[in-house]
Amino acid sequence: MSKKALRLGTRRSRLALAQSGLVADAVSQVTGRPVELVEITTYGDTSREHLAQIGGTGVFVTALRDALLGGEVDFAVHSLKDLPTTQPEGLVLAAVPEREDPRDVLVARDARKFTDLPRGARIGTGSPRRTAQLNAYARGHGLDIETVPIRGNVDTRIGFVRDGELDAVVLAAAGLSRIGRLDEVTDFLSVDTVLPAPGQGALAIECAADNADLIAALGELDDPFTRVAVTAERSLLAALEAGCSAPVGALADLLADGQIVKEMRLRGIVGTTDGSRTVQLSTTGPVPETHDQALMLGRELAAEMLAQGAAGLMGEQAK
Ligand SMILES: NCc1[nH]cc(CCC(=O)O)c1CC(=O)O
Repeated sequence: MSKKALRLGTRRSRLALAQSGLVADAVSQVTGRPVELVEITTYGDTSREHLAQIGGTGVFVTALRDALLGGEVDFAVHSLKDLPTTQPEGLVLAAVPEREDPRDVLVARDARKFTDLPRGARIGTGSPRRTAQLNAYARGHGLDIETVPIRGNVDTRIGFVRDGELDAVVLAAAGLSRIGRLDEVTDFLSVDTVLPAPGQGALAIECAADNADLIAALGELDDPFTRVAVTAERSLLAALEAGCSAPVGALADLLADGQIVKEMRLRGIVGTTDGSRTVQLSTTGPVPETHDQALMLGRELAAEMLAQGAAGLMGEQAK
């Protein structure tokens, strides 16, 4: 391959630039080519409307994908959880690097943990998935909380706690880690309390499907287990026919005996945003060896969740 710079299309948010910077360095390493960042503004960055109102799925990625398809950039880095589950024609996920901590975290005033927030605490999140699970936990454990819809970038969200408008906000550990603000975290929420979004904590490196040399080079950054896990999680999401702003949590993890990986477990949850009803199931089996097996695992769990009324719960979100 030539030594010409590769063009990496990125959003301008601090998180996107941090993620793109990390991947740019790694891509330079494996290709021996410089990587130049090309900033692209997406509708999701400029709109002040609530995410659910501007269509949810994919608002952050469309402009990046248009730039890829138009040949303006060579590859793009996305937060995998923001990607719609259908892969557009002409583009491929060339790599899914090793996932960071998938958990959600709390940034609360007075260094509070979730379970010792004051009565009536106002917790900000723009995510129906987080809202549903926080409220479900609160109902089940006699906590008195109020979830408040917010949006904005990480700095804006943390600002709501700093200026006293909210008692806490919920964010992804991986995002805070990538922008060097993990020290703001006051509580790491167990995945038994809040199951993360499908793909949370993982990045996706996307490029044009006809760029075989680049696909091969980027493939060196792929982590096969992360790829299998997020494939199963996203297959569950797709089979539940839910977009990225839908209240679906999913996480696949390895069950190991010492160093020996035994099985993979896939967990899924959907619920009404008030937390009054949830369907939560898990399945454990051999680690999928192919993409199709990973897809199957997600589909099977989704079918069981649908049989237990999952669709009805999601339907209520549409109102
Ligand atoms: N929805 C925005 C978004 N997309 C990815 C991340 C964090 C990084 C990740 O999950 O990989 C965030 C912020 C957040 O949820 O706190």
